Amino acid sequence: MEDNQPVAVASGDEINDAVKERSRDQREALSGEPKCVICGRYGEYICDETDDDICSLECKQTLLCRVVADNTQLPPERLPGTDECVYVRDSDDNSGSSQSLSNDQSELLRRKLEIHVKGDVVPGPILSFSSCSRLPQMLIQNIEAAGYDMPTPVQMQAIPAALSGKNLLVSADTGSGKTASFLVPVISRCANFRLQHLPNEKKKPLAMVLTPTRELCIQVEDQAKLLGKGLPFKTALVVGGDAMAGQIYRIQQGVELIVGTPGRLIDLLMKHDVELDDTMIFVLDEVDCMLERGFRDQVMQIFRALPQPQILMYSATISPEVEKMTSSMVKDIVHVSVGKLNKPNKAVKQMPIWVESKKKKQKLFDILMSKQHFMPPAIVYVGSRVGADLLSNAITVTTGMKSLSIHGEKPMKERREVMKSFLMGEVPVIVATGVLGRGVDLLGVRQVIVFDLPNSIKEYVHQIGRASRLGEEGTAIVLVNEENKNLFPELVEILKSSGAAIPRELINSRYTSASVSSGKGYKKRKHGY
Ligand SMILES: Nc1ncnc2c1ncn2[C@@H]1O[C@H](COP(=O)(O)OP(=O)(O)OP(=O)(O)O)[C@@H](O)[C@H]1O
Repeated sequence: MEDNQPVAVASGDEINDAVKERSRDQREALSGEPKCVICGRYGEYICDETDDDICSLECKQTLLCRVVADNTQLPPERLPGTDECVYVRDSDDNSGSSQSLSNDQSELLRRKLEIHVKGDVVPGPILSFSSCSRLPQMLIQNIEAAGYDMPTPVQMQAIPAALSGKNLLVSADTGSGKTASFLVPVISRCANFRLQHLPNEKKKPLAMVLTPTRELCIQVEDQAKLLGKGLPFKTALVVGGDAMAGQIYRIQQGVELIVGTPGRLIDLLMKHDVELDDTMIFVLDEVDCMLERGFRDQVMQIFRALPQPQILMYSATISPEVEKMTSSMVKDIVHVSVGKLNKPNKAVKQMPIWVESKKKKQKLFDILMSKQHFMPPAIVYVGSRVGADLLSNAITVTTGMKSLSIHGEKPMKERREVMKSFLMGEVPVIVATGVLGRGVDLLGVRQVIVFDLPNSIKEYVHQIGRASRLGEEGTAIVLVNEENKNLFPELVEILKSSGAAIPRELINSRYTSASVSSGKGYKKRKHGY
């Protein structure tokens, strides 16, 4: 995935490490960045006394004056006391699950929801967030406020298992709620740890989440903030393209969670002294991608800098090789999988269309101009950065519709702006490379058009997964021709198992039949499906 390669960008801001004195010295906040609660500029710092984002010493002063003027009685550490905030069930087991289900009931529930578990002494699934012991009450309130009435199947099993301290390798469909299934235990363990320790102890990071792209990191950090609101739980985003000075300052002020891409994190750890000896949870989101060449060495370097943390690994696609690699990283891994491994989300209707390369653009324009077929907002996946820019321009010129591109070569500010206008509904179609292919929750998107098939079927599974979140129906139109011949056998297999209509050219291709009949892991099947 060329666009997901780690980036180490040094911007001008990083050279200037001095804390900003005045509000006017601070820059404007970019979309998605924290804002100063006083003046609205970039909230580069956190006010220790109030936990608010502030841009400079000047605004900190104003903030503290206001607090005093309001006669607000702030305790030294504005955190609720342990008994106000943490509800611990009477239970002397350490499973994290309420134990309200018997073993038989747990087994029945797992069978019904296709939850598969491999490993020793794994707590049973939970039926509600509140039945899960050890979750701080405030966290349960935040979960409810986010509209999560019930845990999804992956959350039912992964949350109690993670809370019991197990190392996990979790696989579940795209859009099935995997993010909260690691954030809930991370937030719970971090908040409970802080509440049990003296407030004046130095706050070193307690957890770390690594993801392959900046967009995914931003999203994971946003969700972590939402779920951790009101708890002793602060986050730092460590991604390329943003000033490192702000990132390191935030960490030094004391955060519980670091969310980052491996490249920038290594860069930061090499240049600055970040104490990681309290880090007790290490999460690898999109683990199969994180253990591919290009990321693996950096991930391992970071992992080795940590003091034997609990490790939680997630993806919608996990191969036997990845399983093997994870087993060599840590012992005693519990495997949790929901549904069928490595298959696309059933809620996405796949529509493959055979079209020769030189006619692909026209076919795309036809789709985008068809009232029947175009379902905005839609995302078009292409194979290269240049291709993304050219195609988005061509869409605008030919269809008259606003279209923007997003890829790894664009500056972070522009990437944030493109995402914002897309998610706000100002742009009906964006053209993206693999940088938006994994993990990103593009709420509202119900259509994906795969203009260039990616290099592997697992990336395809992730890309079309953007068309459906949490079981809502979506469509994926896939343009395919002889150039994608190396993927034919697996693609046909996937399309067949999803019940999609398969173009005759694809099924009759000698590349499909050759592999099928050579018995390379594929069953011989009838043509003309
Ligand atoms: N229990 C829940 N109830 C309602 N909505 C939920 C629940 N859990 C998660 N969601 C929402 O479901 C959507 C998909 O979740 P998420 O992005 O975590 O999926 P994912 O499994 O990580 O997908 P991907 O593999 O594509 O990264 C998000 O919008 C999230 O806010």
